[in-house]
Amino acid sequence: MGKSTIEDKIIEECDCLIQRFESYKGQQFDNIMIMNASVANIIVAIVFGHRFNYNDPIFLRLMSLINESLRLLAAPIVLLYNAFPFIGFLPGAHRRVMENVKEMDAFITESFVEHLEKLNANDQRSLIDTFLVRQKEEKSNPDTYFHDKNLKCVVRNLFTAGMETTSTSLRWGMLLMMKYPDIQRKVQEEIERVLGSAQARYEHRMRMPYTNAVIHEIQRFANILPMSIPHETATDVTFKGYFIPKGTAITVLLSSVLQDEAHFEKPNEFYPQHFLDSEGKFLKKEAFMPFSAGRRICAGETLARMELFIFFTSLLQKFTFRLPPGVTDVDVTPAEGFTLMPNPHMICAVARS
Ligand code: HEM
Repeated sequence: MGKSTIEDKIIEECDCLIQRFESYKGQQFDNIMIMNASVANIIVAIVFGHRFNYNDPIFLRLMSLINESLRLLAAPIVLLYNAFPFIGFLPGAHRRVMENVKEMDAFITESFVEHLEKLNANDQRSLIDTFLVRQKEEKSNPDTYFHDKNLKCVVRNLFTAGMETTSTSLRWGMLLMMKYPDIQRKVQEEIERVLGSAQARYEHRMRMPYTNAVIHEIQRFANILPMSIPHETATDVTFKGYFIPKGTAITVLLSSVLQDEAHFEKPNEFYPQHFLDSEGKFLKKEAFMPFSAGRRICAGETLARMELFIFFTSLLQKFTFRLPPGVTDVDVTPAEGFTLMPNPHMICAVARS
C-alpha cells in the first residue's frame, strides 16, 4: 500500500490533534468534533490515501452524515424497522438513515471512479487502489468478492464502525483522567520514565504496563457497545444444550463479561488494577471483550488498539486534563445512543512544561 505505515498515519494525525488542543491555550472546549475529525482522517488516509483539511465541506458533510445516522440508529422506529422490515414504507428516522447511506454511497462511488482514473498497480496508495487492482485481476471470475457493491459497503462500514467507536473511547479516557487526577499523574510518570519526550509508538505499550492497564480499564468501564452488533443465526444451532433455529435474532451482551464480578473485583468502578498483577505487571483478562469475540470480532481491533495507545499516550505526554473552572465533579453516566458516549461536557487541556 502507500509509502508510510498505518502507525505513521496515526502519528501524523495525532500531531495535528495536539496542535488543535494547543490552540485552546488551556481554556475549556468541547472535544467531540475535534476527536471525530482526527479519527475519521486516519480512516480517510487508509481508504483514500490522502487526508482532508478539517474545514473541507465534503469532510464535514461526511462526518455529519455518520454522526446523524449513528444517533438515529438508536431511535425506537429504527429498532422496530430492524425487527419488522415491512414497516419500511412508514415515514421516520429509518428513512433518513437510508437517505444518508445513499448520499455516502454517491460520494464513495465518485471517489473510486477518481481512483480508477489514476490507478497505478505498481504504486498502490490506498485501500481503494488495492481493491481496484484485485478487481481487475479477478475480472473473469463471476464469483469474485471484489465488485463495486462490496467496495462501497467496505468503505462505508469502515467509516461508520471506525470513527465514533475510537473517538468515543478516547473521550471517555480524557473524562476519566479529569475525574481521577491521581491515575492521570501515574500515567504521566510512566510516560516520563519510559518515553521522556520521545514519540509514543505502539511497541512501547510492552514497557508501559500502567498506561496499558489504564487504557484497557477505560474500554472496560466505558463499555461503549454493550450489546455489540445484532446477529442472526445462518443455520440451525445447538449451543450449550439450547436449540436455536436458523434465522433467530441474536444479541450478545458484552456487559455480561466486561462487568462480570468473577473476573473484575470492582466491576462498577474505574479501577486500573483490574489489569495489573501484584508486581505491577500487565495482566491479560479473557473477559476483556470490548471488541466482541469469534469469527465476527471487530475487524478494526488492531487499528483501534494502536490508535488508542498512541493518541492517549501522546495527549497525556503533552497535556494534563483538568475540569473547567467552577466544575467540581465529572458525570460518568453515559448518554443513550447506538454507542454509550459521555454526556456533553467541556475539557481543559493544560500544556505540560
Ligand atoms: C475502540 C474502538 C472499537 C470498538 C470498541 C469496536 C467494537 C466492535 C464490536 C463490538 C463489533 C461487533 C462484533 C460482532 O458483531 O460480534 C465491531 C464490529 C466491527 N468493527 Fe469495530 N470497534 C472499534 C473500532 C473499529 C475500527 C477503528 C474499525 C475500522 C476502521 C472497526 C471496524 C469494524 C467492522 C468493519 C466491524 C464489523 C465486522 C463484521 O461484521 O464482521 N471497528 N466493532
